Amino acid sequence: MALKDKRQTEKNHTFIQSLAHASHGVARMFKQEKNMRVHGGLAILVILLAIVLQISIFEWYWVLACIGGMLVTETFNTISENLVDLITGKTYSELGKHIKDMAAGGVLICAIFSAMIGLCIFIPKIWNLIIH
Ligand SMILES: Nc1ncnc2c1ncn2[C@@H]1O[C@H](COP(=O)(O)OP(=O)(O)OP(=O)(O)O)[C@@H](O)[C@H]1O
Repeated sequence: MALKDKRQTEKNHTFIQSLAHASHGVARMFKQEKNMRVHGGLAILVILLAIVLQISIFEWYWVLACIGGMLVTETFNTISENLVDLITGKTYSELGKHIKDMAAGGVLICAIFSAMIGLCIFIPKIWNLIIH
């Protein structure tokens, strides 16, 4: 069965088993990573704001793409951190530092572009609400 054998090292046998392990990975990330919980919380706030401001279907595409981009880049950041810790055993490594810093940089780049897209979508609508 999916997660019963916690010491499984062979390939998953069924799609359900793959899905169960993937879901476990997502749950683990939210439990382990504070930043992932922050991104999740911000995603919920943005979705609520989008509903309240009744953004267009085209704008929803961009908002959902940004949310997905943020969660995926944070996922790869977490994977990089875990891999570096696994390999270095938490001893200092110049290459380990570069890998962790670059992975975090990827999240930062995605966050900057997501924020710019968010501002382009939401600021005009909020401005309209203020002046009308
Ligand atoms: N083994 C290591 N060797 C060298 N530098 C390291 C090592 N582990 C961590 N660092 C440095 O410490 C920083 C913080 O590492 P840590 O694994 O705690 O990430 P974090 O605080 O979870 O990062 P983020 O805020 O991106 O989630 C890294 O960005 C890196 O500069």
